[in-house]
Amino acid sequence: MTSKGPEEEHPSVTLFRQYLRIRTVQPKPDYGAAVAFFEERARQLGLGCQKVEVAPGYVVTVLTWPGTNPTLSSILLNSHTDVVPVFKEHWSHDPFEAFKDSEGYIYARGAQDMKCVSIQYLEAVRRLKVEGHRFPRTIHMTFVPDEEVGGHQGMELFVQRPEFHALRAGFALDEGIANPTDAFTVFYSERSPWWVRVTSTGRPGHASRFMEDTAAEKLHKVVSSILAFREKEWQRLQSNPHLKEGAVTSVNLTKLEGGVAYNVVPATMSASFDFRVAPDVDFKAFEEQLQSWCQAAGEGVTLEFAQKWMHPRVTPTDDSNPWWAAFSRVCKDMNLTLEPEIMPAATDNRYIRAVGVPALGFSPMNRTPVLLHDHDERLHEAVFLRGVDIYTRLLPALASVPALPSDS
Ligand code: MET
Ligand SMILES: [Zn+2]
Ligand SMILES: [Zn+2]
Repeated sequence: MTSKGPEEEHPSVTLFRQYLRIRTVQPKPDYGAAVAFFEERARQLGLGCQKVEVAPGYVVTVLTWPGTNPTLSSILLNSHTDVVPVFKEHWSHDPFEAFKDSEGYIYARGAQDMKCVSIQYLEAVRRLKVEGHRFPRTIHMTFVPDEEVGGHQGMELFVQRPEFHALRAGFALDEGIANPTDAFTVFYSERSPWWVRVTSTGRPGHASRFMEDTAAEKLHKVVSSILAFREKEWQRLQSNPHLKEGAVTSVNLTKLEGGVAYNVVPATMSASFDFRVAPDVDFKAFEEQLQSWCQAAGEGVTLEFAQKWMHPRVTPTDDSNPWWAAFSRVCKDMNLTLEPEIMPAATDNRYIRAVGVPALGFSPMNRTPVLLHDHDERLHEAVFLRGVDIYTRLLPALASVPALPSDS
């Protein structure tokens, strides 16, 4: 569908653009406005609405469409409400205006990650309700804060709450990533984020001298070891066409700190790394490897973790998993090609899977460049609307999966 005058815009697109205008941007998201938006949606759709404050000021909003068989586990449709910051000067349009160009592209922070998905869930439920459907399993939509900074005041706390257990989630959907081809990517596992700060200490002194045992030279050794490992993983990915990005471990050097003056050799310097560890890695051995790189650099080099996820899980993508069977059957019926992959980044699905709920990462955007966290993040309205169609088919199938042993 191409763009028409605003009076002819599809109401689902109008709602999407309204949500995009709410400034839930890190580091100071307007969560109050987002919660009010979802409360209003619940009122309009006649859905149950529960607010769970997992930390002061951090509310998870749960919208519920009850199923006809309360003994069955439920379907959890999760989305985060926060978005990452922007470099406004690099955008063609104000990232919080949800500008739509003459071709139908909607420009906004969150257009792909992941405000599209929140509205697609809501609009699919609205359509199905309006058509008078009921399904055996309850559908819960959770709108959570804090994902973009790690989920520590969001899903990580929510999964530990009695309110989460009371949802009795049997299966969950959360975000995926756009696919530039005709196919749709679906994620069945994730790499584990390890955020590592290496601190090097050494002899301070006058910077005109050939100082020995300096913090900088030891830090340099660690940086070299880690970047050599990065190169090795990159080559492994490049040389094997069967490997996708999420199947190897990545690392980037993201911060360098230390020093006070040009002519003073500092006693301390640090380097920060964002590792994304593949799910098949032996975590203990990998941590020992990191430690040994530090030790090999010399005395006084230590590491600390700012984030260290230790519970990777894999959701099976074969017909032994009835949720996968239902999901993939719908895609097949709709002639959608699926590309199952390991999520290279981290999403709230890691917390959901870790408490035993099978989950897939899926944002139905094909023929769309990957622009999450990028300048000019945008989504075509036709792709967005097709996504609503896809959920309108997926939800009946998932919410009608017959009773499972795990339901009792
Ligand atoms: C590692 S915390 C998660 C934040 C974000 N989703 C990322 O993958 O970087
Ligand atoms: Zn996201
Ligand atoms: Zn993101």
